[in-house]
Amino acid sequence: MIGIEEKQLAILVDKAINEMLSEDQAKLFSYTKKINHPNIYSFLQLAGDRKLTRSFWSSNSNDVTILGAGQAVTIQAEGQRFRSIENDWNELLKRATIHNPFEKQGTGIVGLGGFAFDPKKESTHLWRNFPAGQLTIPQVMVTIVDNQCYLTFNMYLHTNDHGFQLMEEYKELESYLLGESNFLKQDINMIEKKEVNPQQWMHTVQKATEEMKTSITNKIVLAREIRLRFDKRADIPSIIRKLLETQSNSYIFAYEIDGDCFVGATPERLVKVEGNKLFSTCLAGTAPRGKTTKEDQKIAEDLFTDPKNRKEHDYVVQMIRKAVERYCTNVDIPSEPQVYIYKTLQHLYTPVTAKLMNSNSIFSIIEELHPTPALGGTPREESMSFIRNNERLDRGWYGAPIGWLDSNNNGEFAVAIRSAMIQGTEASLFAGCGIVSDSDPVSEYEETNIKLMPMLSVLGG
Ligand SMILES: C=C(O[C@H]1C=CC=C(C(=O)O)[C@@H]1O)C(=O)O
Ligand SMILES: [Mg+2]
Repeated sequence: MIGIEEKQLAILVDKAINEMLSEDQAKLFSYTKKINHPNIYSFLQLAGDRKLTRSFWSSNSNDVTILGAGQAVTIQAEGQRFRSIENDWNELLKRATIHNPFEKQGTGIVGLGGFAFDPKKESTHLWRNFPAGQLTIPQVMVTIVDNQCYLTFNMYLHTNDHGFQLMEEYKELESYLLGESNFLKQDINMIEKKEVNPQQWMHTVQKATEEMKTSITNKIVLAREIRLRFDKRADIPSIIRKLLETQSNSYIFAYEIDGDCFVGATPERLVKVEGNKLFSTCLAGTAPRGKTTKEDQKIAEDLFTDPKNRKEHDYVVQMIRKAVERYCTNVDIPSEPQVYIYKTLQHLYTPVTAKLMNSNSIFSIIEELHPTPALGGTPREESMSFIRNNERLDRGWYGAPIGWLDSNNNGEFAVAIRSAMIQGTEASLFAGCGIVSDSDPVSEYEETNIKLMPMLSVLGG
């Protein structure tokens, strides 16, 4: 049985259906209300039990958390992935009916998704379910923003739908997802860990340094993979919980397609847009943590003054500045980086703020920024071509933009590093390093090891 509120909503749904012009012009109906905080892990677990596709996002400062269950609509792209998704997104919004009195970022119609690092690179079996770009508008979405909790449901309406019937189905789903589950954090045991060709990877690092001595290429980011096997299926809500508990100052994300889940805890923001305010981050240059505060400080000082790490970092700053200046005014970038301390490592970090010029979408910025020299290299074309031809890895969505946007010009995309593709009882973890002409293959290999730690530690490693 549905209540008064749902009856009124059913009338609004019917009204939206009656406004539709033709049968092949389905449209989105979206409704947002305030709710009490649900147990986010139960929500994800219950969604998984019903085989509803799950998506999860939590920003590095915890200011926005978004949980998605099911797919009201999924937009997919190959080839020109940013443009293609942007066009479909805009088309969808043009025809949508949105009831969202709150106008809080991340509420109402929100697309969550990501992109492939390099669609020109041939895709392998590992990433078979992940297209060059995908955005999901969940059926049911919970947003926690400014300590308030909102629930949005999205329906994709067709001319032969009936408001009351849809509302009854929806009501059942809502009660189910917000109901009690016996969520218990599950641990898994790793029974196999295999590094994919580490010797060969170091050899490729060496080759990249030689390439830089004889070409215009200054920096090339090279990544590698490790494969894990567990004693049972990895439980996604438990992994998310462990990442939230252990990886502060990181974006925690999970995105599921056909049972495969790409999950991670990345420190790196690509771009955040809040109305006309734009934020980006230059993050490159890495050192380990010390065992004591004093040791931490010494390592941080060395990182700050180390020419090799500063060079790695400066290429990123130069490129992001150029990209942001094309689309923004009031670009503010400090002249020197800071050292930012994370749980297992330290990075050189430079924040970027700017004012977005009118009519520039988050997609244009993403397209301009991706890949920054923190993941590709410099110059872009030359380094990408080196990676495509020499890196023995299908990066898939690793190293690429992942995040969300809403219908009110808000959105945030992080760079999907410190991440893993989880497939049942198996996982692939990825980590890369910015290689410059004076890089040492063994030190870079060790750097990838500390970058793998956050994901390894929550996966029983
Ligand atoms: C490519 C990765 O990190 C990038 C981001 C920060 C620091 C980096 C570095 O110092 O090499 C990398 O450019 C990764 O973690 O897989
Ligand atoms: Mg580095």
